[in-house]
Amino acid sequence: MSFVEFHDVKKTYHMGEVEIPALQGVNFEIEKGEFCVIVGASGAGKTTILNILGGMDTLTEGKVLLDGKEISSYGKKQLTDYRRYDIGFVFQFYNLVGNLTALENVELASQICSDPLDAGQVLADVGLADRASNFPAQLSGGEQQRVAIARALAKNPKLLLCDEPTGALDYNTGKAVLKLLQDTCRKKGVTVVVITHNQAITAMADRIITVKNGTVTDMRKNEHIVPVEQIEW
Ligand SMILES: Nc1ncnc2c1ncn2[C@@H]1O[C@H](COP(=O)(O)OP(=O)(O)OP(=O)(O)O)[C@@H](O)[C@H]1O
Repeated sequence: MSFVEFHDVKKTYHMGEVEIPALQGVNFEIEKGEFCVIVGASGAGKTTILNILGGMDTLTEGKVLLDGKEISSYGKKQLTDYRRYDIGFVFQFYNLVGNLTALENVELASQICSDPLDAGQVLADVGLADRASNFPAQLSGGEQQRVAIARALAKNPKLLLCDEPTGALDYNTGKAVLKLLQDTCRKKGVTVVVITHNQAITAMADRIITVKNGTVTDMRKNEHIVPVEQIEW
């Protein structure tokens, strides 16, 4: 059994009379501790996959397992607990609380879960020990994304889900954030899933899942992992 399993997952959105088949039978698995990149063009279904895996959306058909538990059978209350305790999220636009300091943003996350890590320590781990008392507006985009990553990690999640985490960052800052995510995966053993439209990023992944028109067209383990410093796009 794998850590994450998608079995023939289908998701249809209804917009009035119109049916939009966002996922049309998605199958893949991810092993514990892997750095996994899900890649595909706009509209391929990446965000839908991440939202289902993160318990933010429900599926129409199929089965999703995390760590042996069938999350696709969870009701509302169970999904709330799942999002709260098991999953860390990192978004393209950071989503920090503007009137809280960097440290307070991280503490906010640790307050809602059962087994949090020390907020100050996690902030130090992402390289921001000296910016703990700064507000988001006083930090660069890359620093804000580091705070967001620290906030997600402070929950001590089973799975770190990242939706285009470098989408709003410049080239080098984006690379540094990817490196931080990969280092976190390696050092802490956290399973990390990154979704992106950027094919180049797949070179640094342990596992590459390619999505097209709501299905997985390719899934492979990367035999030649390239350090992010050597990747260009
Ligand atoms: N809430 C929704 N209601 C209706 N249709 C939706 C909804 N969310 C997504 N879709 C549709 O489902 C399909 C897959 O969308 P999804 O956002 O998963 O793609 P994506 O690969 O993440 O794209 P992008 O890279 O542009 O974010 C698209 O056709 C999209 O328009």
